Amino acid sequence: MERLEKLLDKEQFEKIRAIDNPELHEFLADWIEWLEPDKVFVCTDSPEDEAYVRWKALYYGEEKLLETPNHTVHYDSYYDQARDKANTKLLVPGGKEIPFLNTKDRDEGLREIRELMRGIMKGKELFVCFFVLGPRNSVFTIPAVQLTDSAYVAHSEFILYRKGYEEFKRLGRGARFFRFVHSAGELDERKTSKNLDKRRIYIDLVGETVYSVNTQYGGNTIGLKKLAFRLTIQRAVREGWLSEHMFLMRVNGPNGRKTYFTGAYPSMCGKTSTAMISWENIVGDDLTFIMPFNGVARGANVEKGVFGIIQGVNPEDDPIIWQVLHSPVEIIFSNVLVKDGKPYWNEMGMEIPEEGENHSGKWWKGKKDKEGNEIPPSHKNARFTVSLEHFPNVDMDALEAPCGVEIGGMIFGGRDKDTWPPVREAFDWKHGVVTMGASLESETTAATLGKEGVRAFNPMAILDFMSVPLGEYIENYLRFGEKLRKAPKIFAVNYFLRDENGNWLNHKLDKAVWLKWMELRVHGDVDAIETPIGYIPKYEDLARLFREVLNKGYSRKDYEKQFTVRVPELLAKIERIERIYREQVREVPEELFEVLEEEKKRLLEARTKYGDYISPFVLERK
Ligand SMILES: Nc1nc2c(ncn2[C@@H]2O[C@H](COP(=O)(O)OP(=O)(O)OP(=O)(O)O)[C@@H](O)[C@H]2O)c(=O)[nH]1
Ligand SMILES: O=C([O-])CC(=O)C(=O)O
Ligand SMILES: [Mn+2]
Repeated sequence: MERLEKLLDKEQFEKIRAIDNPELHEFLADWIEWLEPDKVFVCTDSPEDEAYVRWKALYYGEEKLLETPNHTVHYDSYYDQARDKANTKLLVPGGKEIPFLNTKDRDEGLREIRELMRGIMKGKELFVCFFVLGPRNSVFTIPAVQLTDSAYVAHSEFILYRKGYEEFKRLGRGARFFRFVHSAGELDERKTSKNLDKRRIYIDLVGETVYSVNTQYGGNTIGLKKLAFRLTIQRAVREGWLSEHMFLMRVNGPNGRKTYFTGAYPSMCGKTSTAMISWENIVGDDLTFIMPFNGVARGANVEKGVFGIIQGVNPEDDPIIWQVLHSPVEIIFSNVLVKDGKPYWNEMGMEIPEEGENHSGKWWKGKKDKEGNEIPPSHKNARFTVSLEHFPNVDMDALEAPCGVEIGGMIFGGRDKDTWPPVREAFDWKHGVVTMGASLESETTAATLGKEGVRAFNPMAILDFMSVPLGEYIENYLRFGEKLRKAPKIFAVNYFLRDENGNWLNHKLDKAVWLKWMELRVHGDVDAIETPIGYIPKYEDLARLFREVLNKGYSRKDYEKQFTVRVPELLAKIERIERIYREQVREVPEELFEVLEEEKKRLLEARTKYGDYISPFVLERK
């Protein structure tokens, strides 16, 4: 406290003194001394402190006002537009190599990051913020403290997370809290991070602390989002619950029935656009905690806001997001095109100006970057940041429920052009965990730096964030199901099937029909067709739902094309997955191989009887 008293002015010091936690005090004193900010501001839960951060984001030029009240725009450096996987490392003692995880020796990593951060906040203001993951005052709650010299990062966190200063006061010495230390580093004239060659995101799993430096992009910097996620996965596996890259939503069944679903799809693969379907209700769009209570799986949103992809948001497909983005509620637009104070983005379904300002600076149509690529109006990974409370379709009770909501179904999906059908149901928990979750593959997207469109192994859509050996993670999943009296049904979806010419086989809104079908299946209200890879919908049920939900026809031909069981592709996939688990992952539960083997056998038998490509109508008659 003596050190802190010297480092802080009286008002800020009093705010810290009100929290009785010596561990926190020491952490703050150490880092404030080390970072050497000119000024420190401590945020309590008061609206004034939040407003101060908002104002500072404008004052320091990290955000600019747009025409609509409460709207601002923020830019990240042209080369800092997505998550940097290569420079995101897990610090583990001895630098133990773990397959599929990017690890580094803990001592070495801590030394490197401390060196990079020494005195890095000279001339800058440091914001000390307190938040919680999960609903406040609940079994899910995890407190966290964020240190950052970016008012944009702090501002984003006020929109995305529940405030935690009072929670820290309440918990006092009992708080088991996460720590995040971030610096955007030196900024250029556009107020974007300059030293990208020294961009580092280091996750200290032992100290439950994450360091992030020389970057501003949200996925690299917002402590409570993907940085905390690595820490919560570790806690969940140790304690026997699930921390997942999943949306959480309510699907409305017949006669007012409410059924909650989670969905795990990799980044940029449809979580937000699914959870936002206007006649259903959103609880969360990215991160979900799931705990077993009395034999029932219950889920809660880790966050309270959306850091969503803006490309493709248009009034027809996403009427609610569109409406919110055009209302005067607090929103940060990032990496979009701005002209005369108005934001524009790719594929917004209307004409876009031919010049303005965007993530590349002054922009005009046809402008090329240093590599000779034409720069689109907005970046593919441009995003909007907004609180869920502003969405007319939010399920507020579920969002704040201290014990979460009962989960009826869990969905897995990814970008797969030729293998999985649009929707199917697992035979049971184990079958779903292994053949749908643990077998997930998806094409890479612009949410991470690097090449797009490459099919990649991505179990549970979580591989980028994995922080424990994969075998342990899957083992925890399998055991989780055994703790439940009534396990959620597991489903797999594929929104991204293409025909021979590369055209999509489904419209963006077809997913609304798959959801209604899954809701009925959770309650046993419709029959299904048994196939070697699980249950698929009957044509008549889908045709009725297409009419009811979308007021659209659905032809037998389309159904047959979409739901044909593609045996060669499915077998090739099992081969790939089995090889990965046998040759690359260590200590895989034996059940995984058994379940894959059984699936392979069913496919081979079916092929003998019906051939390579099996029509759902054939399977229905059998
Ligand atoms: N073809 C096709 N594209 C879709 C569909 N649903 C979503 N997309 C596209 O997927 C992209 C983004 O999906 P989101 O829902 O924002 O992604 P997310 O899973 O929430 O991703 P993160 O926020 O990165 O974790 C957008 O470019 C959408 O246009 C679909 O049904 N069909
Ligand atoms: O974390 C981010 O940068 C945004 C996101 O949801 C993801 O990439 O999955
Ligand atoms: Mn995500």
